[in-house]
Amino acid sequence: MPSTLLAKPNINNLLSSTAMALCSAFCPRISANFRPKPFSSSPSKPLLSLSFKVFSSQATDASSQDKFSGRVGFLGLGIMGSPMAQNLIKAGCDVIVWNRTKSKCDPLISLGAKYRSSPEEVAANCDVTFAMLADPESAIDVACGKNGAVRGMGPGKGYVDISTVDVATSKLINEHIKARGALFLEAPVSGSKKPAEDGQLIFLTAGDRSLYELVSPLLDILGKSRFYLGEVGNGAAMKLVVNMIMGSMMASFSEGILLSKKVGLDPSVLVEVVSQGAISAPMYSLKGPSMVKSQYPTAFPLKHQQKDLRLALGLAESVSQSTPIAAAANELYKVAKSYGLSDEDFSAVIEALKAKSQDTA
Ligand SMILES: NC(=O)C1=CN([C@@H]2O[C@H](COP(=O)(O)OP(=O)(O)OC[C@H]3O[C@@H](n4cnc5c(N)ncnc54)[C@H](OP(=O)(O)O)[C@@H]3O)[C@@H](O)[C@H]2O)C=CC1
Ligand SMILES: O=CCCC(=O)O
Repeated sequence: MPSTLLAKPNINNLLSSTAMALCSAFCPRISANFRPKPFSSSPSKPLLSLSFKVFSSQATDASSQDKFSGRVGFLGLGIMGSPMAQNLIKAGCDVIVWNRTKSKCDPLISLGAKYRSSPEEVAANCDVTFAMLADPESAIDVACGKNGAVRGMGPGKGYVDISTVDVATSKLINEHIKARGALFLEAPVSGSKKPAEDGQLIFLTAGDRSLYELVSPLLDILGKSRFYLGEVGNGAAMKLVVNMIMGSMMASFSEGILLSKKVGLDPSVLVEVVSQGAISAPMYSLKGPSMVKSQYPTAFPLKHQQKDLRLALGLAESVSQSTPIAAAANELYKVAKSYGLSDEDFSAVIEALKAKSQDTA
């Protein structure tokens, strides 16, 4: 059943009557209690820029108004997991954390989180446990391995996997969680380090609807919107399709920057031109200026983008869908990894093209 979009109030923001009137005019499905974020204008920016929390909802979904009162576990405190766990703590949740590298737990413990020494112990002591892990292998290991979260699960508990994994991995973890009588939700996110810090992620959820409704207040602390996509696997598939597009876009943008420079144009001007036209994308405006300066501060590690392209190509293969652009992009990210750029931001893929140009010069 297709989702309907309903906006829910963002209580941190003041209602602007002007914005409200505009929204009523242009977004008739926005509910009456919608509160847009304050907007600002500057000569170089559009006059009206609205940002608000939008939730994919069905008739039964009223739970985001409720508070989640249980104890929350958080496994995996990398670039994304740390700010997400931090936002839950700051919102007043009772949080227990675990990370393979224990030192990453320390800042969260200082903020009030408790620590347990294994995923099993976290799950055993929490009502709901979130996991934000690097890849399918780590997601499976942390959930199903020795001292894994599954061993601490049982009836009345829920496991929410936010990691970007493939459909088979998500289904496997779901089966193990279900075998313990617990509930499972996959909930990969769109949005990177800054949206994670700002509680502006987009959740792509699928699995147990009752767990989705139970954790909606938590998802609303962490994100600006959430989609419930039905059966387990649909969230993973949606995430991989989105990241497949993103990886190809970044590779193409990189080619454009280098070509503009080679023909004597100023690549910074190219970035500005792109930002004003139909192919404008926040990603280009955000990353373009640093890419022109050959700087790649890591928000989304290149190794994870290549992982997502690899998994997306597997998804395409499973349904015999042709994806030649993504396949070419994947090769470029593999070259970038071979140059030692795995932990740089994925925009460093441009360096692989620079090297290729030198090879052929
Ligand atoms: N960064 C981004 O912009 C986004 C990332 N994602 C996805 O979210 C997930 C996490 O990304 P991100 O936070 O950037 O990644 P990081 O590489 O920063 O963090 C990865 C996390 O996984 C843990 N981990 C890795 N391998 C293992 C293992 N074998 N056993 C146990 N734990 C392990 C790491 O632990 P340790 O600290 O010990 O290394 C760390 O907590 C990935 O699936 C990524 O694709 C999704 C949206 C945006
Ligand atoms: O998986 C990473 C996604 C990054 C983003 O959506 O900006």
